[in-house]
Amino acid sequence: MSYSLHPAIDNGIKAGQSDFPGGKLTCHCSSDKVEITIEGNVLHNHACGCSKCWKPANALFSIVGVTPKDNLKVTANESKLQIVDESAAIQRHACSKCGVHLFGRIVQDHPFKGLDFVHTELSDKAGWQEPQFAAFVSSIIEQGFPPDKASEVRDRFHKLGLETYDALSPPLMDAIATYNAKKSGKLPA
Ligand SMILES: N[C@@H](CCC(=O)N[C@@H](CS)C(=O)NCC(=O)O)C(=O)O
Ligand SMILES: [Zn+2]
Ligand SMILES: [Zn+2]
Repeated sequence: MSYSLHPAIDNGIKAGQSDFPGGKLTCHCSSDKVEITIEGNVLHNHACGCSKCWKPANALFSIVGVTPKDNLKVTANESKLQIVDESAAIQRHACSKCGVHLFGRIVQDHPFKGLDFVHTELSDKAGWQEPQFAAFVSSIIEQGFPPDKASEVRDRFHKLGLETYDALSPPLMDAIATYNAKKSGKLPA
């Protein structure tokens, strides 16, 4: 294995705890760490190959899950946070010193409005929901990954028990499409 999908899954996936109470996520600064506190477990945790989601150095994929925004509080050093791209659907709040993304928030009209995107590897606790699937796999090619090795990446995920997609998973894509159809009037609201 010459590359890391993500250090949390390269050697297998450990199931989380259904009754996990949540916990704190911190940035990588050695002092004055930005800290957020999440109540309860995350949902829809997944590997994301897109270029916008934060990933640790040398990993091909981000691992990102969601939590209702009311379950997330910034509990230390909030002043270090800055929004990476104000115009993106997901407003990713990064530590301005170390670059780690603490949470991504959807504020605009969007099917996932009200959810925050978080990286549970920033916690020192075990029990967070394990990744459920791999999303945006082909996006790694846009970042320079050799296209002839993409199928090898998909095989690695399949061996770990994760399905791979080039967008989000079918249930999440269906949720987005349903929201859009209700908004446009093609389906009853
Ligand atoms: N191929 C693009 C895909 C970007 C993308 O669409 N990312 C997804 C998954 S995180 C998304 O929903 N992005 C919304 C956003 O970044 O605001 C890339 O790699 O940059
Ligand atoms: Zn930091
Ligand atoms: Zn992403």
